[in-house]
Formats: sequence, C-alpha cells, structure tokens
Amino acid sequence: MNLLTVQDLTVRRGSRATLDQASCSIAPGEFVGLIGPNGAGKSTLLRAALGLIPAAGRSSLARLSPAARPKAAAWLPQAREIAWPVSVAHLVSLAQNENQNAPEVIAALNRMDLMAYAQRPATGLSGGEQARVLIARALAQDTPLLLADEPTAGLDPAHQIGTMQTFATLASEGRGVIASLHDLGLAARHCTRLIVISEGRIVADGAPRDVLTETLLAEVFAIRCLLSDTPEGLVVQPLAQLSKP
Ligand SMILES: Nc1ncnc2c1ncn2[C@@H]1O[C@H](COP(=O)(O)OP(=O)(O)OP(=O)(O)O)[C@@H](O)[C@H]1O
Repeated sequence: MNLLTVQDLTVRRGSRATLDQASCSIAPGEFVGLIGPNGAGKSTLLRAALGLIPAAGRSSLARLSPAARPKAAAWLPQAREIAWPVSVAHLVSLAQNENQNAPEVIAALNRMDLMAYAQRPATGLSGGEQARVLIARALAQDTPLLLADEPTAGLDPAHQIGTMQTFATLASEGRGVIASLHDLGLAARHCTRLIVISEGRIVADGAPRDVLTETLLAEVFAIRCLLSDTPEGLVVQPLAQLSKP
C-alpha cells in the first residue's frame, strides 16, 4: 500500500500553473529525490501534497484530517528558523510530547550527530547545526513517511552524506522518504528513485541511472555533467552551464 498518492495535483498562481497535473505515488522502501531547477515546482508539489496550500486534484495526505496528518507524515520545510532558545533535546522532543527520554528522541539526536549539543540552546547553534536539529525533530516524529524540502542545504559534506544515508536507512526499514535536492550527485548515489520536475510538470520518474541522461540534464538543468558508473554507484559531476535551447 502506498504511503502517498497524488493525482493530477495542480496549483495555480494567477493565470499560471506552478504545478501542472502532477501524479505519483511513494511506496514503503522508497527514498525519492525530487529534483529540478530553481522555481520548477518542487516545494509546491511537497506543500500541495501535504495540504498546506490550495490545490486541485487529489492527495492521499491532504485528504486526512489535520489531526491524522502528523501521524502519517513528518514535514521538514525549506525555512530553517528556530525562534525559541529551548535546548536541542527539548526542541526535538516536541515531536514526542516533550519526552526527552523517548527512544525516538534519542535515536533522532544520534542519527543527526547531535548528542553533544543536546543541552545547548538551539538558537545558539550555527546555521547548519540548527538545520540538523530540525531534521532530528522531523525524524523523532517517527512517521511512516517523511517529506523534506532541501534537507541537505547548509550542511557540511559529512553531514550531507550522513543525512542521505539516514534517509536511505529509513527507506530500507520500510518507510518512505521524498526529499527535494539540488545536489545531483547525492541524489544519484543515495535515492532509490528520482522524480524530475520542470516548469511545474513531472518530466521523468524512475531509477537514477535511467533518469539522469545527458539529454535530460541538458534540457532540464542546462548543464553538462560527467556521468560515471563506479563501484560506489553512479557519480554525477556538473561540469559546465549550457545555454538554454
Ligand atoms: N507564494 C507564491 N506566490 C506566487 N508564486 C509563487 C509563490 N511561491 C512560489 N511561487 C512560484 O511558483 C513556482 C514554483 O516555486 P517552488 O517554490 O515550488 O519552486 P522550487 O522548485 O521549490 O524552487 P527552489 O529550488 O528555488 O526552491 C516559482 O515560479 C515561484 O516563483
């Protein structure tokens, strides 16, 4: 049974469809990378799927009652603002009725490499550290599905890889993850599946090796890349910007 199904999801802003009849499903075990250029509609798709913005079409999550949604899915928005100087452990525990000893809270702090920061005020951390705290809070919700908008933004390389490995582990444990990503190399190596969105439309959906072709990278991203199959998986290295056709 799918964890999320959206069908013909459409968001209009003025006369323009910023999301145009998007249809896809996410099953347990999938770590889906949602990729596309700036303004393509990645956040719009995630937010519409969650029922956070008005949309035509159908979303299995948006149909749930507001009380049921946080049990079905955790949401990591793009904005990373922490307003209150509560401790890191306290902030993460908000996902578990403020029980700082809940196993889900401890596991989330460990997964995001935050145990050493647990008692520090969250507002006193660096931008990347705060970003990891907010990922930990989403993980501590312990939901079958996680939707994350640019989760690796602002993280150092080690924590980018660690976060991607954590999401891949969640998927291998039978959960589902969908994350918008700009780093095509990380997306190619860690995601089980990629959905490509361009000008509001889903233009490709499949295994990374099938989706990331020279033609697609040129047409959608206007870049030329080195694509290389290595023992560690597919390596994608952007090399040059191309002029738009
Ligand atoms: N509140 C808004 N009002 C009007 N237009 C909006 C609004 N939010 C987003 N848009 C437009 O909708 C389109 C899709 O935006 P969206 O944020 O989904 O893109 P994105 O793929 O997530 O981009 P990025 O990679 O830059 O975060 C863009 O053209 C954007 O300008």
